[in-house]
Amino acid sequence: MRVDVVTVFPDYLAALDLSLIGKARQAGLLDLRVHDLRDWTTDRHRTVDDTPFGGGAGMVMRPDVWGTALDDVLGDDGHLVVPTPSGEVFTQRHAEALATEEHLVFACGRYEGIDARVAEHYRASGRRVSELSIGDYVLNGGEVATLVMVEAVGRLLPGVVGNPESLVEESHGAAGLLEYPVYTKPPVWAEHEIPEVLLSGHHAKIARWRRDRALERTATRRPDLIAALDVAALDKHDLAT
Ligand SMILES: CN1CCCC[C@@H]1Cn1ccc2ccc(-c3n[nH]c(N)c3C#N)cc21
Repeated sequence: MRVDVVTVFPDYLAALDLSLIGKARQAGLLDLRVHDLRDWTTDRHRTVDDTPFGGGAGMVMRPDVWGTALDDVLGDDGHLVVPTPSGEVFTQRHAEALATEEHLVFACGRYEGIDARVAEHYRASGRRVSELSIGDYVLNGGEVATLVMVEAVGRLLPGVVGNPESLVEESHGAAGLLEYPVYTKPPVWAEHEIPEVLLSGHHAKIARWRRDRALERTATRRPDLIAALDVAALDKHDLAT
């Protein structure tokens, strides 16, 4: 997969040189390219913003600069992803869908956002365009959201995560449940013991205990997920363990 990120803060994406995503880049599993939007400006001040039509506070990012940049970067196959607080909330389902794409281009806005005609333009020209939000809170720009989405998508690519099996069991995974509690040595810490079943070696009982804790957690912390629960996947997953 090729991923392009266009931003006025290229250094913000340095974290993608680290850990699993960094290793995936070195292994050639992920071709990640970060671009400075200002490289597509033509004035001496490298201006990327202007005042909003209709008035109001702040500045809006210019469509001409973004259009020149995206025409270059999108190529023939790019799927344009625009992080925005007004987008669909990004979920594991979006990560799974984006992970099937060959080429993603993330447009990181700043100020009050990117001129709305930019997303409209590429949608109208037949491109896949996803306007996505990582949650119901306001950030200062799209870079943090891009870091989140690139990690969530990148880790699903074949060969990136050591044990692909582990992707199945995760929170928001196939069954749509939150993760069960996990424990490691020592068996007693600060007078806290480990649930006895985990020391039993009885795999079926351990699987059942884990599923019950995951259901309990989901019902308590994310009742909204219970309504969307894919019982078939849950049973299939449960029976597989
Ligand atoms: C604050 N400032 C005026 C109000 C509107 C937003 C603006 C800042 N801003 C500019 C570009 C941009 C892109 C994404 C996000 C963003 N915020 N929260 C999310 N979940 C986001 C995503 N994904 C914020 C952005």
